[in-house]
Amino acid sequence: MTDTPAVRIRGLRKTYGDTVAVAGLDLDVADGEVVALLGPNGAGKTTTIEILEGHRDRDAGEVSVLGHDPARTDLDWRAQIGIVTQDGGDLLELTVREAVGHFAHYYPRHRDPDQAIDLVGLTEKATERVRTLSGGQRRRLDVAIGVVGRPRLLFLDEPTTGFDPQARRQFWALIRRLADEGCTILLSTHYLEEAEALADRVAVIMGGRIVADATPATLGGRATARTVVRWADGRQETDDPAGLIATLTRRYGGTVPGLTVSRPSLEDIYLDLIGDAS
Ligand SMILES: Nc1ncnc2c1ncn2[C@@H]1O[C@H](COP(=O)(O)OP(=O)(O)OP(=O)(O)O)[C@@H](O)[C@H]1O
Repeated sequence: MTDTPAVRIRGLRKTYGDTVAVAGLDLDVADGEVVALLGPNGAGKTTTIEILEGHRDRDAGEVSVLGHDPARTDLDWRAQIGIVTQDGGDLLELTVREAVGHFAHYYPRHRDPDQAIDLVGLTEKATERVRTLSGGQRRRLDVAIGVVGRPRLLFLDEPTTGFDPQARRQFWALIRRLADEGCTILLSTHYLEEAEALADRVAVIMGGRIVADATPATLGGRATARTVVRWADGRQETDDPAGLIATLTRRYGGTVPGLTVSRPSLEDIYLDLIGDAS
């Protein structure tokens, strides 16, 4: 790890005609950190990620990615960046192994393509043509292409859209492994459980700005939110769930019927934030 953030964004702005996609966005991603960008459709996540990747111009603001402005970079910089877009490239007539091998050769420290294919669980499809893959298998191939170069920094735009639940869990294990190897990761997702499972920090974007930025456990005051205790005949919010349960246990002379104890989920907090900000 170094003290210089892997990503530093200040006052980023981008408009498309009359549409303001990014409206003065500030964000840091520390070296080695996993950050999830959450936000409703059209919030500006993809535009922001594309600017960081050097694939889109910005109108204003300062952006530094691995110490360089992505609008003016070279092959050395690009070799340290892994990219998984929402829409994979046009590789339809290649086999899976050829497609991954093709991208591997852009990267000096690349993995064995077969290892990258194995990491995403596509080994059985290695000799099949890309056009024969299902939608979820295409996404897995996109991820294999994103990680084959052993990137220092990986951008993942909605990486698990279309994955079945088992594939999503395998992908999470892969991301944790890459993070353990020191890879910095910025991902966008609409799956709250994905953000909770993977991210050191979540940043919520709305209307092209960050409206909240915290760990999944503390976002929107989650850590201090009151606990809700429900039982067969009642419901109460409390700061002292143990005391309330002890009282109820005495009242019922033993087991409390229908007892549940819950804290707000990340989704509850996210929906509150989005509701408050709109
Ligand atoms: N190439 C483009 N031309 C014109 N408008 C665009 C273009 N790309 C994005 N926009 C607009 O900019 C805004 C932000 O879009 P963006 O794709 O960055 O959002 P997002 O947060 O990634 O959304 P989603 O969750 O749906 O992928 C939207 O209003 C969108 O319609």
